[in-house]
Amino acid sequence: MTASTPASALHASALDLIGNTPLVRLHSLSTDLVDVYGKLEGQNPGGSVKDRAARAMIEGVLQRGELAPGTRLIEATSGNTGIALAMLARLHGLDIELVMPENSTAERVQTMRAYGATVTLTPAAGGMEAAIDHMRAEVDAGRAQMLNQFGNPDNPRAHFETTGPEIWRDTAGQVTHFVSSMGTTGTIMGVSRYLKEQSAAVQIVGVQPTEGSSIPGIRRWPEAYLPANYEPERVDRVIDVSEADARTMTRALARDEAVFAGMSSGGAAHAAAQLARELTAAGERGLIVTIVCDRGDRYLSSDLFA
Ligand SMILES: Cc1ncc(COP(=O)(O)O)c(C=O)c1O
Repeated sequence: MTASTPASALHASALDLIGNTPLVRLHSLSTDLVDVYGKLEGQNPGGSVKDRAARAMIEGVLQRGELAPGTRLIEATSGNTGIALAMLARLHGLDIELVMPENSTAERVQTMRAYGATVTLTPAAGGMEAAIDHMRAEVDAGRAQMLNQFGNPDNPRAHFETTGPEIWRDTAGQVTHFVSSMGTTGTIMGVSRYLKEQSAAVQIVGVQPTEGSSIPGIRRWPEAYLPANYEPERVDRVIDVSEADARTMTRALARDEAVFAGMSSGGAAHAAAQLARELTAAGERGLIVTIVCDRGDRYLSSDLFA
């Protein structure tokens, strides 16, 4: 290898590193007829798919002039969104407060603080509700403004403008199925809208935990709590995945594919493998793209890889 530096290797800021994540073939999930590719969102600078939504939401309020002077951003989140918002807010010179229960994992709290965010910890006994109550009180007092990733149209827009086009481009329009686990549903809504505009035949598959299962980052939403961004007609099929199956696949991805990811990615990959087997049994060809949302090191303090 030579040491010369192509011009495209120089980036103006970490903002430019968001997106254009690689697609990697998952051999153990693919068959003679069906290729399964993982889109490695953990390669984003903040370590997850949430960099895309956070960038779009922050740039959205700035471009529309919606951030009142003297207010800071606030969000109640213990997950990837908080980390992405912490990174993006400071890159844009904004103050942000992230609110979460005091029993949130140390690596998450410390990552957000490392990026320069103010982290407020609410009593563990109050759960996420106490964090949301604190956020609402700050917003009601006019001290802070929330981004509301569940209803903010900038979240799915980020995926309509970047994730979807990248998948279409990188598969040269050959993608037949898109599989994504569903949290805020921003990823699946935006990608579905883009891919269906290119070809109505592309099938969009959502993944949710089975009843009673817990998979960090995604939810089995009761009807009354469905995210405002969710439009059911954009999803052709929903596959339920148990916590045990998601766990087993997450470990297999690391061992067999060198794809070190979180449990929601394992859940989506489990569903993608099921789909690949079904298509193969029916004698159909396919190219499945499944989202690998984040990296496994975000879960080292849990028992996921113990
Ligand atoms: C680990 C993880 N997996 C999956 C998702 C789902 O992505 P989306 O919110 O776009 O549905 C999230 C989002 O919060 C996440 O943090």
